[in-house]
Amino acid sequence: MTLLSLRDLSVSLHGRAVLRDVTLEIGAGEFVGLIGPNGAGKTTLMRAALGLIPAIGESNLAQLLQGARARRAAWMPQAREIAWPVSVEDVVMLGRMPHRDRGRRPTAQDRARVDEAIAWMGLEEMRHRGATRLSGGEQARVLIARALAQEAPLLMADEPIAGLDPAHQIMTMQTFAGLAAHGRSVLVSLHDLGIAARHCTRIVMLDEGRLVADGPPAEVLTPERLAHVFGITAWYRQTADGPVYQPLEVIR
Ligand SMILES: Nc1ncnc2c1ncn2[C@@H]1O[C@H](COP(=O)(O)OP(=O)(O)OP(=O)(O)O)[C@@H](O)[C@H]1O
Repeated sequence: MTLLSLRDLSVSLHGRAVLRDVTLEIGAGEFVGLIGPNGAGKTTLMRAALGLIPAIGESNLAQLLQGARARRAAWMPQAREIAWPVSVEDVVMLGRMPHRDRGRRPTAQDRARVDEAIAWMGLEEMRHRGATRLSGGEQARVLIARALAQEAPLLMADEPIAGLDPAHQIMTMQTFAGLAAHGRSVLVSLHDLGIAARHCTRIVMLDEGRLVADGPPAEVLTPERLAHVFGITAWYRQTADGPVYQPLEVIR
């Protein structure tokens, strides 16, 4: 089943083409890492796919009404400061809004999904704390939990592991991989090529608004592309513990 379908999606901002003719399909069970240098168009691609900014071309999600779209796709934007002085648990419960009737109390299922998301993100001990009083990384984990509680078939997250400590980066990527293994799909932008190679089933690479590579990590992250698109060299080995990538030098 196709969960995200983009056809010739293009975006111009202030007269500049920042996304150019991107065609992309993501099916059930895929964990897709969206990579590219700063300014390559990753955020723009995801926002345009969701219909949050005007675009030319087609996106299956952009065509949906807001409520239907929220049941199809959960979205975690890059900005992760929580401004509402409510508890962690209440922020995560916001993820259940697309499933709840207005003004009705949360159901047992709503509570179960919130508990599950809180456990996935290791937030049990802080679930009753004020969300504004958490560290930046803790707030990011709360917002990931909110997106997980939404229980949408597709999860899209913009740099969800930026600012998380190594254990929580791994935990988050493993949670996303687990969702994909159970038939949901995940699209995340990220800058850590090693983590992308290790956890994602597929990598989509953008450069200057264009999709320049799409496939399994080892096929996309070639020395030529890393040099041409990112301007770096990297060390790569397939090990008994899985693929290991380590960026090494900037090519001048
Ligand atoms: N509101 C805007 N007006 C004009 N140009 C913009 C605007 N927002 C983004 N851009 C430009 O669009 C291009 C793509 O930006 P985008 O945020 O999609 O990149 P990105 O790949 O997510 O980058 P990063 O890795 O730095 O988050 C950049 O060149 C950026 O400067």
